Amino acid sequence: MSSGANMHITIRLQFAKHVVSFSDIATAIGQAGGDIVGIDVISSSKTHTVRDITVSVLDSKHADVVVDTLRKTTGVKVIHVSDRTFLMHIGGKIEVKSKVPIKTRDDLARVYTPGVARVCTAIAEDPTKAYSLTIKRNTVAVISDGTAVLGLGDIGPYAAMPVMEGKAMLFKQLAGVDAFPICLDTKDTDEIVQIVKAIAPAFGGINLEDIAAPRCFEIEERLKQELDIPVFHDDQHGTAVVLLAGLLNALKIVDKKIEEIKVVLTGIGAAGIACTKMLLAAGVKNIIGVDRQGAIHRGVQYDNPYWNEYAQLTNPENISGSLSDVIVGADVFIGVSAPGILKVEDVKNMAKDPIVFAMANPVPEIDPELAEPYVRVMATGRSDYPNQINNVLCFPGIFRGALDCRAIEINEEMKLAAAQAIASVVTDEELSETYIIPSVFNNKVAERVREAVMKAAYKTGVARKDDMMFR
Ligand SMILES: NC(=O)c1ccc[n+]([C@@H]2O[C@H](COP(=O)([O-])OP(=O)(O)OC[C@H]3O[C@@H](n4cnc5c(N)ncnc54)[C@H](O)[C@@H]3O)[C@@H](O)[C@H]2O)c1
Ligand SMILES: O=C(O)C[C@H](O)C(=O)O
Ligand SMILES: [Mg+2]
Repeated sequence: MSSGANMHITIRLQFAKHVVSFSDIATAIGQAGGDIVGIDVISSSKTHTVRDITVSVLDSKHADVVVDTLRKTTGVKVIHVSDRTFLMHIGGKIEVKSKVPIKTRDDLARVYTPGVARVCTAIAEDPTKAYSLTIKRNTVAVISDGTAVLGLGDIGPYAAMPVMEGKAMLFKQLAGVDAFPICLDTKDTDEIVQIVKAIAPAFGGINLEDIAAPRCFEIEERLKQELDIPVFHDDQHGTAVVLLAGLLNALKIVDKKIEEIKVVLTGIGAAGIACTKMLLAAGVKNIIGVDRQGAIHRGVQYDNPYWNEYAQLTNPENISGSLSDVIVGADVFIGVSAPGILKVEDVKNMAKDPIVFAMANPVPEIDPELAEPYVRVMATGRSDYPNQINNVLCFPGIFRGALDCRAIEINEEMKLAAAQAIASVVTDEELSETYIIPSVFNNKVAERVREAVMKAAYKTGVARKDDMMFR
């Protein structure tokens, strides 16, 4: 059994009053080892009652035992079961709130017609006023087509929504940015570009999320060219920024130089290609990309044009073979691919003091507990292990900075500045194998990223807002 009761499930059940009493039900739950922590009556008639019973259980297996016991109890019908995670999602996780109350007719006449019309006219005369008189300056659209949702793949726009709502919550909590989740029911590049362009007036930035490669590259490029607000594909650049931050710190621990390391990276998709480019820009010389059919190398014509380009930029010794072949002697493994593809044997074959960043979500490339005995520094994308390398350390602060200086784009310098800012939050005294990257809850992160990003934006001439501090 796992340690401690830490999971609550809510079981909605209907029971026939003349057949079974609530105390029989409570006894059955108790005998199955569950603790009742809450009861809500949903409806009651002369013959039947429907109740939501919240039960504390040890884990999901134990939850099944409790529910099975109830299913077998005569007179009881289990309508549905939800756990705490599901309960947190009921009705969605975010809502829209007004900043000013509408209490009187006078208020109404100002927030709405006729007063609002004067404001509309002012914006019509000078569209830049949208920044001061609408939500634009603090609002980002989180846009997905549902095709690469975490590592779950193409699960569609409805199923993508919980992730996008979660991103919106993080934008707000970590950086005060109002973000709006939008999942599009199309996979057509032209259509996505057209839709995002058409909705852009309301937003100060566009965060593309969980759009599969290679389509995501063209969508982002075209939108960047056509819009005057930052367009940022989080899975590419947010991931690359945080990865670089983590690697800079991990290399300090193993005392290796970035120019001298051998890196093997799996998953040559959105995240993988961006991470590779960022590492090359930061000075990595020897990086080998591996996808389903093995190491990407020259001498093969890939259907994916981005892989042909990738082969030119990477793999200096032009090695071919499987992940197990090319990982031999590598200093660093980076996974942005799929669960469980890195074997313990592969880790054992890496160079001394291996660094393993298994970043696939929700299940990493290797179980950290299996890898731990053989690695020096281990990181995953998950919240429940030390060293969480997740783009959440980047996107709130980078957009905060970009919005605050009204940047027209988020460029390479701004990304590099963000990576250095994240890495700098962990001081040399604090740095250790289990603390290479600050916690998501470290409130210094977003602020430091914001400042660094704004500085870089002013330096590279992409900030539109005049700010004495940065002149
Ligand atoms: N920790 C983070 O911050 C973070 C950020 C972005 C993405 N990710 C994770 O990285 C993964 C990829 O995301 P993406 O947006 O780049 O998706 P993507 O669909 O653009 O790319 C995934 C790539 O992985 C490859 N792949 C799949 N199975 C493989 C296997 N068995 N061996 C080698 N390659 C394989 C695919 O062929 C594809 O090229 C997901 O699991 C995602 O959750 C993590
Ligand atoms: O959503 C996350 O936790 C990180 C990343 O954007 C992913 O797609 O896995
Ligand atoms: Mg993502």
